[in-house]
Amino acid sequence: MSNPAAVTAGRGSITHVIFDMDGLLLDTEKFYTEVQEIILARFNKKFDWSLKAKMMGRKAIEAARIFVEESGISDSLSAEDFLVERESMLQDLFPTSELMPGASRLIKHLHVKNIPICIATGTHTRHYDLKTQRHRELFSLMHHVVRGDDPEVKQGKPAPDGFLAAARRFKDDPVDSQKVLVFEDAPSGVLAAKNAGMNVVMVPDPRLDISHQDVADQIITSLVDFKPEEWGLPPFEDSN
Ligand SMILES: O=P(O)(O)OC[C@H](O)CO
Ligand SMILES: [Mg+2]
Repeated sequence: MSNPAAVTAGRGSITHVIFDMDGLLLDTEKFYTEVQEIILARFNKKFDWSLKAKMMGRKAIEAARIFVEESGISDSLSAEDFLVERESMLQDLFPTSELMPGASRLIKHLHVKNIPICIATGTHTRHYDLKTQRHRELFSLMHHVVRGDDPEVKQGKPAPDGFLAAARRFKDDPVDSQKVLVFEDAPSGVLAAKNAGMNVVMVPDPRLDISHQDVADQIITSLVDFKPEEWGLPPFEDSN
């Protein structure tokens, strides 16, 4: 599914690509879900996808505040204590992070074709290092990485800070936002990309409510389905 008018605005003119990381390149959103289900079960509550949709993509403390407030446990558990409680579980899970389908193929393809690529993620440096430790070679193909604890990222997604900082750091600065294509899985990330004036392809988890698909310029079910030539990027030369 796609928004034809918006797709046309960026089609044919993409020069730079910015990737989100969690849930888009790496299958790490499931770890946050698992840990948050465990914590809420302690309060006899269930973690659902409407709350998940509000948290995903955001900086840790911003997501934590949403979690304790929206689930009604803020009198018993502060956002800060929630982050401490989930940390040991996440530290065990993150090093096992696996790539999402199609991520490796797309990154390598754009790299070989000399399309400048980078990452803008809400995750902070320590977690980034844990999540990517099995994928260093692939992630080294990124021109740069902007993380949630970057000094230029004053506000997390849906604010545009991370994407604007990412665009500024390509060496052929200034980059025209309208020629940037962002890949995102999270509603907050899609909004952040649009707030930065960029084109955005959303690859949503199928459990996200369909209402979150209204903002993106294009929706695909997997990176495997992305067709670079629709955006003026070099086509894949294999037949997959
Ligand atoms: O989706 P990302 O890469 O911006 O990461 C954000 C959080 O770490 C997880 O939702
Ligand atoms: Mg994400």
